[in-house]
Amino acid sequence: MTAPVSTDAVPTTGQLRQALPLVSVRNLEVAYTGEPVLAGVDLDVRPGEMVALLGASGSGKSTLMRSLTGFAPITAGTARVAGYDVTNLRRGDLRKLRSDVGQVFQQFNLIPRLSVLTNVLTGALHEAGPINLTGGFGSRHRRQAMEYLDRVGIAHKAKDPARSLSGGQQQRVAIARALMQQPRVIFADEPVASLDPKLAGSVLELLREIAREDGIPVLVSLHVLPLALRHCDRIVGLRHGRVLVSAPAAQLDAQQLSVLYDEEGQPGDHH
Ligand SMILES: Nc1ncnc2c1ncn2[C@@H]1O[C@H](COP(=O)(O)OP(=O)(O)OP(=O)(O)O)[C@@H](O)[C@H]1O
Repeated sequence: MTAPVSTDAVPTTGQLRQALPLVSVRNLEVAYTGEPVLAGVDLDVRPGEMVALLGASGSGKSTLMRSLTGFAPITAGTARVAGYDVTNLRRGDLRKLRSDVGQVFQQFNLIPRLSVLTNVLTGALHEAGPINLTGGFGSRHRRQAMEYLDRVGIAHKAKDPARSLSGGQQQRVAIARALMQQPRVIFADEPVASLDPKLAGSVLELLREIAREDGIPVLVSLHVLPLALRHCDRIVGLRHGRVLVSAPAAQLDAQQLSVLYDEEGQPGDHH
């Protein structure tokens, strides 16, 4: 993790384009059984950027993210994530790949009865090995966890049980836990679907700040078009398992993205 940098150092579009992608997917096909649910998918996510995955329910957003961490079967194409060839992992590399990918989920996936601090510390479990959650972390890890809690704005809640926090606060804890992994990439699957619009915007801004300031690229699946347009650098739109749109958010509007939802009848999800 690098120290926060001033806004002067925010990468320009040109620099972003040149940076080597940390997620690079070509002609990806994924099939659980029989018919592929993803086909011909290309995707790049570069350091410093936040990329939105959009698409109607069932278009394959979760499957794409899951396949990139070895949780859904890739049947053709190539995928490199954080330096690993996901389609050809060497023995032991699956665990390493997963520890290099920070994951954020819709339901936060915290341990409700444990303190906020302990939940963040679980992000370092891959380093520490099997340990006692209540007493097994050293002062270095605790200090680091407090720094991340401060970063996400809830250090004052460190001792409270996770279940006592609001949804927005719990998602911040989950982001601090992901940072604790020292991830090279963050995948966030519908991270704001359980939050009201104002909190959703602030959580997305936090993820974008992490992408820009820490250089950890974020791939985020979203249902709400204006949130994707407002908070993400690029948009990749899936329809029936294929990429239909791939462009900088600044070049798109909600009208152009409506093709992703045609015939699928989800008007409520556009707003
Ligand atoms: N474990 C599984 N086994 C078989 N089929 C699956 C499995 N998981 C998902 N699918 C199918 O894959 C397709 C894509 O589903 P996926 O959950 O990736 O879509 P999504 O875009 O993330 O949807 P949502 O927005 O509702 O979360 C769907 O047809 C779904 O039924």
